[in-house]
Amino acid sequence: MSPEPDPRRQLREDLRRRRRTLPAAERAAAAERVARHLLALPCAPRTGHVAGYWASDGEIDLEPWRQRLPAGCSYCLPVLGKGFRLHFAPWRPGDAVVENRFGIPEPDVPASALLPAEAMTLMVLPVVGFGPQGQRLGMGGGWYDRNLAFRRDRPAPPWLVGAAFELQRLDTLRAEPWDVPLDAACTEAASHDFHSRHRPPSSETTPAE
Ligand SMILES: Nc1nc2c(c(=O)[nH]1)N(C=O)[C@@H](CNc1ccc(C(=O)N[C@@H](CCC(=O)O)C(=O)O)cc1)CN2
Ligand SMILES: Nc1ncnc2c1ncn2[C@@H]1O[C@H](COP(=O)(O)OP(=O)(O)OP(=O)(O)O)[C@@H](O)[C@H]1O
Repeated sequence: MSPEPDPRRQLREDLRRRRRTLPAAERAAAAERVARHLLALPCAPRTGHVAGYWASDGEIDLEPWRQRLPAGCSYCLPVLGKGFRLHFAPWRPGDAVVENRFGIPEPDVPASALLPAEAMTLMVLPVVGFGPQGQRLGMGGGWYDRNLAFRRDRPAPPWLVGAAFELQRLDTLRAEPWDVPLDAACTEAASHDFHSRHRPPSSETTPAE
């Protein structure tokens, strides 16, 4: 097969490698700080379905966030469907999981338990990289973009929040026509709010305490 004719391919590989090679202690500390930033978001819900992901490939671990979610929130994980459909299903530790085609565990539930992206109040998305206007570089499958296309002409919910290491923040990133921008991104260093673009760059972020 010929290589992907996409300059984003090299960028994806670089960012994924850098993410994977962070020392364990640094990754754990970052996950804690990202959790704190996620819980402090103005859009953080007290009730309803919230979607996370099962961290793989060096992604930010969302366990510290899941463990501290308000009792009224139901934590959901993505479940791959046919034809690039991305569903979501509630999951708690101990619930059955099955590995998907990418080796990522997902809830092992009947079709009747699957929820659409529209049912989520807030969704935390895995990102490979993110840009200053909320542009998101993902794994390249277009799973999230396809299933969140409705958010291009409809306001939140679901609120779309990226979880990433600060090293994944890019100064520029070309938006593709199908990209669905993030509302915010939380890193170990800051909460980046992409709805405050009118302000000068220095005040676009809430620095860590
Ligand atoms: N943790 C997590 N869950 C997720 C995603 C994600 O990025 N991270 N997804 C985000 O979309 C969806 C699944 N999509 C994915 C797309 C590609 C790969 C991946 O590892 N691709 C390999 C190639 C694998 C192959 O050829 O079969 C790679 O790029 O190296 C993983 C998940 C839903 N669940
Ligand atoms: N709304 C859509 N309808 C049809 N195809 C789409 C849509 N969104 C994305 N795609 C396709 O998905 C492919 C991958 O897109 P892209 O490289 O932006 O993925 P990504 O954002 O990195 O991945 P993901 O959304 O899974 O994290 C593109 O080739 C694009 O054609």
